[in-house]
Amino acid sequence: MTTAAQKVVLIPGCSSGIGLRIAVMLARDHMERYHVIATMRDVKRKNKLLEAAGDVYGKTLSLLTLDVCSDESVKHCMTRIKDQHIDILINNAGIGLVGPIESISLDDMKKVFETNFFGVIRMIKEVMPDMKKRRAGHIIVISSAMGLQGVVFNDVYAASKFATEGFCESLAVQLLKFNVIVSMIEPGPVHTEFEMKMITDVSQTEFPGADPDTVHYFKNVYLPSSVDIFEALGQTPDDIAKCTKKVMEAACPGFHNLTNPLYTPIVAMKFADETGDLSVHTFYHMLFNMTGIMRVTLNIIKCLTCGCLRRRTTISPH
Ligand SMILES: NC(=O)C1=CN([C@@H]2O[C@H](COP(=O)(O)OP(=O)(O)OC[C@H]3O[C@@H](n4cnc5c(N)ncnc54)[C@H](OP(=O)(O)O)[C@@H]3O)[C@@H](O)[C@H]2O)C=CC1
Ligand SMILES: CC1=C(/C=C/C(C)=C/C=C/C(C)=C/C=O)C(C)(C)CCC1
Repeated sequence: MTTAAQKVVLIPGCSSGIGLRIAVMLARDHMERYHVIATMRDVKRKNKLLEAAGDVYGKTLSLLTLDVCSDESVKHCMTRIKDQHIDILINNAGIGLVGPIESISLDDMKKVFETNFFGVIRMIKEVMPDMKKRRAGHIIVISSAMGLQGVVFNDVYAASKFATEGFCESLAVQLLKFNVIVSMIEPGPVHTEFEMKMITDVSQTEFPGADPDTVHYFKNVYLPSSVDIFEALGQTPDDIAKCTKKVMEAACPGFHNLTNPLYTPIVAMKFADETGDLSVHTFYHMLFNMTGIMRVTLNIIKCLTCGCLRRRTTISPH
């Protein structure tokens, strides 16, 4: 049951990770301000969500099937929602793709765009007309820091997030006229199944078509650095859920919302030098010339955030 005062929030991709944690955090809001329609493409995967939601399932949380890659699935889901009324859409469903492009088929690349880019557009097209009519609504996209700054060997994933950023940046202007707000959430690395899927996928392929040097740089240089970066800077899905809730509840929600202050300098380089050379060359040096130093630096950052360095350097009284 939804009360008139409650905001209806629709979230695709709630079987795991960030979507699951956002759904649970909003549905468990102390003031019961939200009715969350958590969706997933395969409801057989609902157990983790329902376990985390506990007694709010059936009250402030409902579950529906939705595949962002299917017109039919999205339309069918909307018919199950009262008056097709959505106050807040949180576009979360997404998939990753890493590796040398020589080894990735165009079909696999298109699948990433189908989900991360056209999936977002399909959802927006579905809810936007009603929001415009009502002169109210908030469209949130779980984008990525990679939607602002590309990362080596993540070419296609970054491109899909850049495309989404460009689409939303353009649309945000028109929608503002209708009092509909658009906000991008831009996390760096987050510990979810996304990370595990990436590691499993790359361990199962032989990288056909890529030359030995490229395979070496990917497997022995990029992958270990990426694991280090996840370990040192990785946020939890709850961190992203908190940030998203804060954006939803802000009086004037911003358009860009980077979630990780430790990752922000990596994106900021791009704005510090409009030629783009600073980021390209810095990343090149970080990856190919400074792997050792980067590991030390990341460990220091990790120790600073966990507090052990601070504890080690505290002078205890006598
Ligand atoms: N983890 C990270 O480091 C970061 C992730 N992000 C973004 O966050 C979002 C969530 O990812 P995250 O929680 O990390 O990863 P997960 O893999 O844990 O979650 C992704 C969710 O998207 C769902 N999904 C995939 N394809 C579709 C589809 N066609 N229709 C509906 N749902 C679908 C998955 O469902 P199923 O179980 O059926 O596969 C799953 O529920 C993504 O958009 C991702 O790009 C952004 C920055 C960093
Ligand atoms: C290796 C490497 C990097 C890797 C960054 C990674 C691995 C970021 C992952 C972000 C994710 C997973 C976003 C999801 O949307 C840097 C820091 C650019 C510096 C150059 C070397």
